[in-house]
Amino acid sequence: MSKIGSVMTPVGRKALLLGSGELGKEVAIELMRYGVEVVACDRYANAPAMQVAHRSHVFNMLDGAELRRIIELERPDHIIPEVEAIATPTLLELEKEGYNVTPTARAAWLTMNREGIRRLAAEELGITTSPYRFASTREEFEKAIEEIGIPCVVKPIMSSSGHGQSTVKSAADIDRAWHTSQEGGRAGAGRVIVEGFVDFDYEITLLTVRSCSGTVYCEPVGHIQIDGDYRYSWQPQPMSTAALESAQEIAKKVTDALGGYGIFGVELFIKGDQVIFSEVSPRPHDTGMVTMISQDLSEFGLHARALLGLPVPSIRFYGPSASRAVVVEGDTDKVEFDNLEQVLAEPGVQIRIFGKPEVKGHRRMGVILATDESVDAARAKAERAYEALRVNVLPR
Ligand SMILES: Nc1ncnc2c1ncn2[C@@H]1O[C@H](COP(=O)(O)OP(=O)(O)OP(=O)(O)O)[C@@H](O)[C@H]1O
Ligand SMILES: NCC(=O)N[C@@H]1O[C@H](COP(=O)([O-])[O-])[C@@H](O)[C@H]1O
Ligand SMILES: [Mg+2]
Repeated sequence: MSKIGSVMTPVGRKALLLGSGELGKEVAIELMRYGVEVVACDRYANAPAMQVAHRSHVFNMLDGAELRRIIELERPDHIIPEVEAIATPTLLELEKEGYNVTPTARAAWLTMNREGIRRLAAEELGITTSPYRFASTREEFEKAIEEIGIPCVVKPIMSSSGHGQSTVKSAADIDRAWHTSQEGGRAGAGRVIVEGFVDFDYEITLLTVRSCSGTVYCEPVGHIQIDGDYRYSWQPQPMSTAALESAQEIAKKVTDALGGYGIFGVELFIKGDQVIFSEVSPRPHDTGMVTMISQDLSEFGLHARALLGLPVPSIRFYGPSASRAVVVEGDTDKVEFDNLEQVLAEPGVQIRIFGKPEVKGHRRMGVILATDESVDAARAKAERAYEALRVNVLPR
């Protein structure tokens, strides 16, 4: 896999993105830098990656028959899952038939469902996680809470970005947590995981790249989540040597078990020198958007290079950096990002506007990036830029 032919010819390479959000948009741009043909797919039209791709398809990616039809129509050299909500059993079949799924179909299948990745990490690989139980009915749910104890965190087994997630802090929260989990999951009502609440000092994403040159790690990304959704991230998160070594060891074990080439976002909780595995994305991670300003190759550039079968011998880190998610609330198809003159007034600040067509409720629509002499200074600078931003939500 170490040659790339002319784009849109029989010798060229074609990549098909399953999911076309902000993360896929950057992957598409990076792939195009190698002269790769990019086909973007998602459940809605004009998704961010579609706006920079050669072609796009709008369909329900959870529908296995539709997924197969599009893949057989396009016959891509690389199938690149960008979200979890995909008919991953179909990817397993297609991989057997000779298609190439990034990083592997099994990785996409196992991480689509919290039960798959949790049982692999905790029960097969013996990695420390929060205590957990799974429950499919209200009765099982109450039993699970009794066994795990309060406080605990409840999540649909199929969800991301905090959808359907809540923390049970007292018995009074149990009923609401069940209903939230049944309404917020991506595949509708169903099975949940009940996890013991981890009282961590801080949490990180350890971006881990598997390529033909082996495994390399980015500097650890620290982050803060609100309602299970990321708002702030920075790099490098200061860590003890013992905690960093343990984090890399866990990341190596998990990513080796998933296999294939690409970037992985290994989510870890840190308490003192102890590292607790939470989950892993076999794809770029939202908290890793900070690498667009902090590294020579961002997490998207690394993903593209690794999945194309090219070497990633090392990663050059430029210095302390931070990101601040721009989450917009309202019901609109017209958002103005205003006062950009002030947002970008200081040196070392960038903004990415994703180009999502609408907001219903709340939605991450952009990100502010900043670099400075220290992590604290970079975070403060990103926050100043964010405070300067005016978001005008216009009526439909
Ligand atoms: N067991 C736990 N104890 C304490 N905090 C937790 C626990 N599980 C999750 N959290 C908090 O909620 C956040 C989101 O959890 P998780 O990553 O499992 O959800 P998600 O929906 O998969 O989010 P994403 O798709 O953004 O990764 C975590 O980053 C952490 O801040
Ligand atoms: N935590 C996962 C994550 O951040 N995924 C990113 O968000 C998009 C969906 O956004 P939307 O919900 O606004 O359509 C996904 O397509 C991906 O880029
Ligand atoms: Mg997560």
